Amino acid sequence: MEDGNLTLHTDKYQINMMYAHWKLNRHNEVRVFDAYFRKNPFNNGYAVFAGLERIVHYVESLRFGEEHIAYLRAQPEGYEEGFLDELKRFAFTGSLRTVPEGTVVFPNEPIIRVEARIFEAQLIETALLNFMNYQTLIATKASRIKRVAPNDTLFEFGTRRAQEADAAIWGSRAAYIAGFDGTSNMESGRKFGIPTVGTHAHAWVMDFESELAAFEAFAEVHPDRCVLLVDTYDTLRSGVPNAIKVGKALEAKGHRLKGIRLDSGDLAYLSIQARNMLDEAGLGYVTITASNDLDENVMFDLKAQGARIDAWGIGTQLITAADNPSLGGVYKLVARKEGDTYVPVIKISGNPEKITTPGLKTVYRIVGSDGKSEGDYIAFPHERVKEAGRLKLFDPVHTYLHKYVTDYEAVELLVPVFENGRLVCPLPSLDDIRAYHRRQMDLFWEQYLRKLNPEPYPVDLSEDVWETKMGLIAKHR
Ligand SMILES: Nc1ncnc2c1ncn2[C@@H]1O[C@H](COP(=O)(O)OP(=O)(O)OP(=O)(O)O)[C@@H](O)[C@H]1O
Ligand SMILES: O=P(O)(O)OC[C@H]1O[C@H](OP(=O)(O)OP(=O)(O)O)[C@H](O)[C@@H]1O
Ligand SMILES: O=C(O)c1cccnc1
Repeated sequence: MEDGNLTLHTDKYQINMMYAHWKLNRHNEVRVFDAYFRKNPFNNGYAVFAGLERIVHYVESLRFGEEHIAYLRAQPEGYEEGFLDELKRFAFTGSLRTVPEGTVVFPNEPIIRVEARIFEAQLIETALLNFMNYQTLIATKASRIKRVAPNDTLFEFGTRRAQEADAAIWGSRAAYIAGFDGTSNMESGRKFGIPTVGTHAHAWVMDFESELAAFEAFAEVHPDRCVLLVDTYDTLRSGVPNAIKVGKALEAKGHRLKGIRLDSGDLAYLSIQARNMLDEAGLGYVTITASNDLDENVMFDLKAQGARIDAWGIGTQLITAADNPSLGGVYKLVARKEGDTYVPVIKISGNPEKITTPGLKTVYRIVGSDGKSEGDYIAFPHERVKEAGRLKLFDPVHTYLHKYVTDYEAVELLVPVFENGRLVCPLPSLDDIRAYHRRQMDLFWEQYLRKLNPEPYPVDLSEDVWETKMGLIAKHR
């Protein structure tokens, strides 16, 4: 469960390339790789970057120990002892820039840039994508959910359905970044300081002679934090009336029933009826939580039906990203360092979307004087984007589509995390990440954020980057 040593959490082809680079004595040559995704998940208009904290712990703990070396020695490839000795000395000595966790990101812009010895850059590809792809996916799903219920309370309930323990724990963290309020997973709570919440299961009710006896017993033990699950037998005929009895009894003793939970049936109808019954009994403060295979689409529909739900417990659909279970983030070589210069390289494809964007680049968010983002702008570091005063933003495919921006702030998105192997940016607290994410969302017009058919947000190339790309396409064709 602890991060442990994940040095061999990589694909074998990375080790085989490392070996070949070592054999050819090119393993110390420096390369630049970009990590990015090509398509937003869930047909959403954006994604929410998450995964950096785990990436940092991973990079810091990279070491080939005795067991790893013994395992590699036993491989049929017959790796030479010199190579294994090189691995024994291995540590990450490269540089890594990333967008901060919680940043709203878009297809085809570098989210992580690695500059390192090819030996190191190649090893870390697999784990880095593994962490980035999963956590970004879940943060994005959570963000979609948050947007349909911005003022409600959102609980992550997915652990039992998650793809194993790490997914549950890091997934609940990703959901919290995107605006969830709590998790049922106690290890996530302990590890990250996320508020934890819990009601009770049907088993509690089934274990007593009657529903009322079960509610009374639970309320006795948890008089101020009690949320009663009311659907075990008959929600409106038995569950809610029994909860009301217990609520009144708690009131008489100076306590307050916190809430009820609905977990089956027509959640719109039942929540409206339950609300009326609670209100009529003078229990207007008792909240209604709903659960049962919820996602942003069902929630949107329930709201359209006038459902009276204050809090939502969301499990399977969120933690497994059930309607789009992977983010296709990739890691592509963009430059070779030769002396002091970076030589751009390209991967050509029949599919224009798969042609890589060459060179060591950075990304700016171009924010207008109204505080809203005009687009993202990929440029070489030597270009004076912040000071230019006037920028031409043009669509890299349909180049006649362009506009000029003059009154803008260019916010560089890629910030140094590791420099020459040293962690140079302290990791922010989870609550700071969450607050930063909220501010990020405010940068965008609704048209880019809407759940259905969002407008594509402009991610543009500087003229220099665009010309470099065109030049390399021409050269290789
Ligand atoms: N009013 C509603 N409009 C749209 N969807 C709803 C409404 N009420 C509930 N749902 C959703 O419909 C689905 C109902 O699933 P299902 O039929 O499996 O549940 P159920 O029979 O009510 O309960 P159980 O969990 O006991 O099987 C769930 O995803 C639930 O969130
Ligand atoms: O539905 P999810 O979004 O995954 O949320 C978590 C679910 O887990 C619990 O029950 P569980 O599914 O274990 O049993 P149940 O379906 O019989 O209620 C809880 O009552 C929710 O329904
Ligand atoms: O606390 C709850 O109600 C809960 C937690 C996890 C899964 N289902 C329900």
